[in-house]
Amino acid sequence: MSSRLLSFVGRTGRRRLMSTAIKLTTVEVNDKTGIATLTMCRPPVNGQNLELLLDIKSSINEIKNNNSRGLIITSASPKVFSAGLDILEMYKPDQQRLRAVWTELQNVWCDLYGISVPTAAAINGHAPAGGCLLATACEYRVMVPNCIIGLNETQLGIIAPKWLVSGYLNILPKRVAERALTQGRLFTTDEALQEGLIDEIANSKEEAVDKCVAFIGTFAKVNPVARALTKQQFRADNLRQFHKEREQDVDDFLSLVNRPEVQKGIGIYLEGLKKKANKQ
Ligand SMILES: CCCCCCCCCC/C=C\CC(=O)SCCNC(=O)CCNC(=O)[C@H](O)C(C)(C)COP(=O)(O)OP(=O)(O)OC[C@H]1O[C@@H](n2cnc3c(N)ncnc32)[C@H](O)[C@@H]1OP(=O)(O)O
Repeated sequence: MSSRLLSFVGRTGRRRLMSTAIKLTTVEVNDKTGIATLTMCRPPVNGQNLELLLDIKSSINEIKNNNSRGLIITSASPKVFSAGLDILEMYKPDQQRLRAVWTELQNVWCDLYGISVPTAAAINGHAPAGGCLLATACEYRVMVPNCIIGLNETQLGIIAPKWLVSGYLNILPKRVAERALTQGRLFTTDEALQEGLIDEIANSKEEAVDKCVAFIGTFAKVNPVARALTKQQFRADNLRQFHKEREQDVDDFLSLVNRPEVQKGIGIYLEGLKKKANKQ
């Protein structure tokens, strides 16, 4: 939950500031299907800052505890599923907050990757880097046309840690994953379908959600405990390895981000994003 200062003019004519709690995710459970939809709502691009990550984590936990039959993750933004980590969190960072951001990204990944109910991503827009991470943590992906998805870290001069790559490796053949990662390739929707990074294309967000519901429906007659244990068997090695390395991974992330040349690179990258946005 993030708090925002609202400004309003009170009865005395003085401007007052009021702090309100704003949730950056919503969870809606469909009464008929029992499936929960987790929607990220941090305009304009669902940049994963600390507050969004905390809200995603708490929404996943809410879904874990409310007996939902499945989880669909999607975005309230019309063009972007998630642009990945909020780069502003990494630029001239406050060290404690930066540590918390990376820890919460880890938490979100392992909670989503490890949840026992069926999961699907309705990718209703672009999904680079941390956006792709969320989608690949799920069991099924449906994406709208003319968007991009992938782990582009090497294009930014950085490497994605093993746990971040493991979702990719669950889905793509090793050869394709290695080439895509070393190139920092962003796949178009059509390319992603061709390579198997996504499972289906849908013409709208609504259709994408419907297709995710249909996927989750395929488990209706499967014993949920047997299903969950089978999923766990497939994912346990990656999670075990992640838990062994997670503290070291935070230290590595911090020391990488704090390097002067990386800070310089992030500054240039941010400038480029802003220039591109201003041209549009
Ligand atoms: C960068 C170096 C990091 C070094 C750290 C080491 C980390 C190691 C492990 C890495 C793990 C995870 C990495 C990440 O997730 S890093 C984030 C990578 N994300 C991207 O590169 C995506 C960048 N964004 C885009 O390509 C496009 O925005 C888009 C998603 C394709 C959408 O395009 P659009 O045309 O619809 O929107 P656009 O006009 O570009 O953007 C609108 C405004 O949003 C701002 N913005 C976009 N992305 C981010 C972001 N990730 N963080 C913060 N802000 C972002 C953009 O600047 C515009 O802002 P404004 O309107 O000008 O104020």
